[in-house]
Amino acid sequence: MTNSIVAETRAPGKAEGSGMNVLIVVESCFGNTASIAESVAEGIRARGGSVTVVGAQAVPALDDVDLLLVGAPTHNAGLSTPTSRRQAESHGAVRSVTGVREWLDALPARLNVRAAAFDTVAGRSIFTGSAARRIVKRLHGHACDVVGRESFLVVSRVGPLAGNESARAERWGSELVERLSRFGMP
Ligand SMILES: Cc1cc2nc3c(=O)[nH]c(=O)nc-3n(C[C@H](O)[C@H](O)[C@H](O)COP(=O)(O)O)c2cc1C
Repeated sequence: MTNSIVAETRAPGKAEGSGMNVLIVVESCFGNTASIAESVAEGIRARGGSVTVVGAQAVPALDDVDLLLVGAPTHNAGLSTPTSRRQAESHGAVRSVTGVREWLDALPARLNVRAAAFDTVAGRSIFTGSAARRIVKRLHGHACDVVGRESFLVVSRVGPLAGNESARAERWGSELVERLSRFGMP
């Protein structure tokens, strides 16, 4: 991922009047979590939301954000660290000196925004842990209203994503917007 905005799309006509402005911040060493972010974005656009996807090195404005999504790969049962990112690099990952851990560190104390978290995991046991669980905890610490958390499976450390995970991510994005729209949000 780079510092730049990865993708920005405003849905033409805003179907069903969602009008929701969604920011997705994502960290990805091998590209799998970034791919999930794009699928989630597709699902949100399909429900009329506008989505911006940025890498975790970016410092985007959060003023007009109705829903903040934060996603990261699970490293050592939680969020990546400089050490785990170097380990990933030794397995062929792109070099990244910073990630979601540092992005969350830099947030203002009180964010007061609606938010959700996602991650990628290489397994589904009590030992694999979840970066998203850590993200949720951190977002609660910033007074966010956390409305969802989801994990997506990769078949090995470097990927690819398992079976239907891209489609499931798209559905998750759609469902988040649908659920919030039903409650009259934003
Ligand atoms: C240093 C390191 C530690 C990892 N630890 C875990 C872990 O504790 N649990 C897990 O499910 N996956 C673990 N993985 C696998 C990652 O979940 C996998 O690399 C990631 O989901 C791929 O996403 P990405 O392509 O976005 O980096 C680890 C990977 C690395 C490189």
